[in-house]
Amino acid sequence: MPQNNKAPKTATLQFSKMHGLGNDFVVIDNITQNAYFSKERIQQLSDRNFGIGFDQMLVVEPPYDPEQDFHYRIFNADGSEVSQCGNGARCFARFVKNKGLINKNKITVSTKAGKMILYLEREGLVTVNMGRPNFSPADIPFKANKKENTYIIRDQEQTFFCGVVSMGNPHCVLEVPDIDTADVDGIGALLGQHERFPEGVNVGFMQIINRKQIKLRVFERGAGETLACGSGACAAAAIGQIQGKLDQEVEVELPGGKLKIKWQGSDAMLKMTGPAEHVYDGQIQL
Ligand SMILES: N[C@H](CCC[C@H](N)C(=O)O)C(=O)O
Repeated sequence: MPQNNKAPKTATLQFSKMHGLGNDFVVIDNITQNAYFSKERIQQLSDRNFGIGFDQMLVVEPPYDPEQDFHYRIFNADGSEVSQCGNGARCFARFVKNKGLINKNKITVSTKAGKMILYLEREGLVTVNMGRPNFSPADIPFKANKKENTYIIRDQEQTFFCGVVSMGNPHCVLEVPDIDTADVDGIGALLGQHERFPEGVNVGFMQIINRKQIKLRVFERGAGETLACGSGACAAAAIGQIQGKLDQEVEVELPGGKLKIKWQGSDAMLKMTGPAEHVYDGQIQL
């Protein structure tokens, strides 16, 4: 994590604990503070017994590009830095407004995945323009001879039928008859490190209720099963749509709550709307 050398080095670090439908975050203002975390330190802090406990750490920085209001970085509980976090984007937007780092309701931000536009709305909701779903295997990355709506992925003795897409991070989604009995930990761990996903993958388990409603559980890369996965909800809605099973507006019910996804297909931008909650402020001894 590059040093933000403008702000003075801090001995204690202020943070906010936040969540999007139970997918929880430590959010750090690295504009007025100046913190550096090693991979090992992030792992310690994410531990729910020996640390603060979180699924991801979000680090807010000054914009890398003058066109944007901010840049923010995303670190999974295992310390890996990643490019996208849908629930995190909503909490980021709430955080910068709550902290007075911005006074607009339309916020532009860049991450490793690229640029996003976030909209703070009524009743505490946030809408995120998540960009275009990218089905190109090379961009995911995913080893495949050609682009398919459904891939066959084989393990030693099991065969899986999956959709694969990038929302700025890689997602593999399989349809299951009953979300409550799906082997999320077993299959999630197996597919999550399958050799066809050279950078790993977030694994979604989708139960289709009807063309406008699904239930979803996600075994996240670098965090395990979370109560919600925003980019995973976007991935499931997009895959369900190209497979001809879902409409353009889908309500995604995750264990932690519901998100609304809208995507008009092909080259259109995909939009996700949901809540972002602040829980408490704390400080870390550096
Ligand atoms: N585990 C994900 C990052 C967090 C995604 C999730 N928390 C979300 O809300 O999109 C990955 O390694 O790509």
